[in-house]
Amino acid sequence: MKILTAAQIHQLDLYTQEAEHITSLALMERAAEAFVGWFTKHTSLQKEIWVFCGRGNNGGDGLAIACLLINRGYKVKPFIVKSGPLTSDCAANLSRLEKMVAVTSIVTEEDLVKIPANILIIDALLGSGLNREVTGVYAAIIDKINATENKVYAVDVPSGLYSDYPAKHAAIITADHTITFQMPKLMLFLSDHEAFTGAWHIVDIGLKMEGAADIVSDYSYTDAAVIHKMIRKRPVFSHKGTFGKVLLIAGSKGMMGAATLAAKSILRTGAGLVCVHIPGSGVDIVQTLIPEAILSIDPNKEVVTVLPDIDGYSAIGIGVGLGEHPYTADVLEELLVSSVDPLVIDASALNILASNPHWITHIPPNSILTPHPRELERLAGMKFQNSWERLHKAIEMAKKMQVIIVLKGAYTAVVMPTGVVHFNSTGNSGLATAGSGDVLTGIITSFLAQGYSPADAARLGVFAHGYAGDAAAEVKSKAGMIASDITEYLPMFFLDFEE
Ligand SMILES: NC(=O)C1=CN([C@@H]2O[C@H](COP(=O)(O)OP(=O)(O)OC[C@H]3O[C@@H](n4cnc5c(N)ncnc54)[C@H](O)[C@@H]3O)[C@@H](O)[C@H]2O)[C@@H](O)CC1
Ligand SMILES: Nc1ncnc2c1ncn2[C@@H]1O[C@H](COP(=O)(O)OP(=O)(O)O)[C@@H](O)[C@H]1O
Ligand SMILES: [K+]
Repeated sequence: MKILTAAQIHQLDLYTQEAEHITSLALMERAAEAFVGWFTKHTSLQKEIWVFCGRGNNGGDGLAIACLLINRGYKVKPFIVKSGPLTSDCAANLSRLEKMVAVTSIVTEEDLVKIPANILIIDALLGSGLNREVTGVYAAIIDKINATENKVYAVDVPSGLYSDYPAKHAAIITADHTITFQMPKLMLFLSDHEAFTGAWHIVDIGLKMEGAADIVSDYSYTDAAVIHKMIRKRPVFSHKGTFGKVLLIAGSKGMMGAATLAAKSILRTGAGLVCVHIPGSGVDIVQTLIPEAILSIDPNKEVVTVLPDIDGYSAIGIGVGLGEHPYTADVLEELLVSSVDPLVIDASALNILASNPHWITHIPPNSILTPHPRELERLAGMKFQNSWERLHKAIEMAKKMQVIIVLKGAYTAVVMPTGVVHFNSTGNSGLATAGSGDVLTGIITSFLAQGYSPADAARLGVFAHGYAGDAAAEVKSKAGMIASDITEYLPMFFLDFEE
């Protein structure tokens, strides 16, 4: 799904109105119904609901929401900011609501009343139309709402937060939930914004998505529909050669677990065969834990010192648990220089690269690098002030290096050499556990070996990793799940997505 800017969504709005011969007021009603559908499923009738509405269409949504909630028996107290004129749809919904209940006007800060405890708050002050710093009466209301302990539900976006770029001012609603219309907005993917958005949820308001076909966006959201289209059938007349042969160069004394996690994940995601090149002391561990893997044994017991023969493999992954011994660094350099096909490069291999930036030119084009934020900082040779700067540095690096950067974290960003970014839709905080990244490296390398393009292998891999993590969390809990659980639950992904 494309991620559109506020202006592009407005364009899609107009397209929908024209295509369906409906008014903007009718579309507003649909948005209100979608919000209320979510809201009534997740809250109780018991508490009074205070709805704060601005002068624009976000406020119009709020007023329409208030009408719908009253009709469903909720106790609702609506407020409208009247520091200037209202948009026509906002005004239309205000006169409708005023026939049902008293609506308190807020013209200046003096009109603000004390907000009690133990109510629910719906924030419909400002939406995607935000175009300047929030000050005056809007800022005063936002501060007052934020100062209470009440649960806050933001309509479309938390008021004061720009949809498409980071806010610089202070007056922003800190919502517990953001119920966003039709598609996620770019700002929902930035970790610094979690304090404002809380948990976010997409509700369908029936915009006609074919109207977005010609709209260009550098950002997209990898959801289940995208994956269904991407995943390929396993042919009936197949053999293990059909599904690729992976070489994994991994492990060092004390970190053999990383090699086993990645190797097992390679097999659990459908690759035909995996050969793991490990230091000598890891043989018993890896062979016992994964009898299905073939071993290539390094002459050194503790670290990898020799590059095995790389001919005949469909994909090569390097880095998990490797350590950064100078001999191991030499192996990475030799691999980079001698490889033509894209590699998967993770963990220690990324840190070795960060210490030897002149090797970057040897990385085969379209290789997949999977840094977590700290590894990206090392690679970039700088500290990032915020998640916006981090994302944009990843974009700059992916373009310059002509590689795919998988910037890991919640909503992992898969950044293409073109600069296009695909945010992932699966996963949960239970994935923040030791070894989880090793599992991801295995999965991506496996898909690459099976003939998926590097771009698809990276997106599929990240999605499947998160999907397995979600399945694991349902049984083991977020806190209780460990990296090997992610591997064990990988088949759930194929059960749901394989043809
Ligand atoms: N798909 C869509 O686009 C739909 C949008 N709808 C709603 O419409 C909203 C967008 O509505 P609008 O474009 O009217 O904009 P808003 O309601 O977000 O803002 C209203 C007005 O506030 C003014 N404003 C901007 N920044 C301000 C600031 N810092 N302080 C004070 N005033 C400020 C602007 O001039 C704008 O006209 C969406 O967020 C959504 O809630 C829904 O009604 C229906 C469908
Ligand atoms: N809060 C989170 N929500 C969703 N996924 C997360 C979260 N935190 C981490 N992850 C995922 O877990 C994995 C962690 O990888 P990494 O940091 O390399 O771990 P390790 O080095 O321990 O293997 C990544 O795929 C990342 O996207
Ligand atoms: K809002």
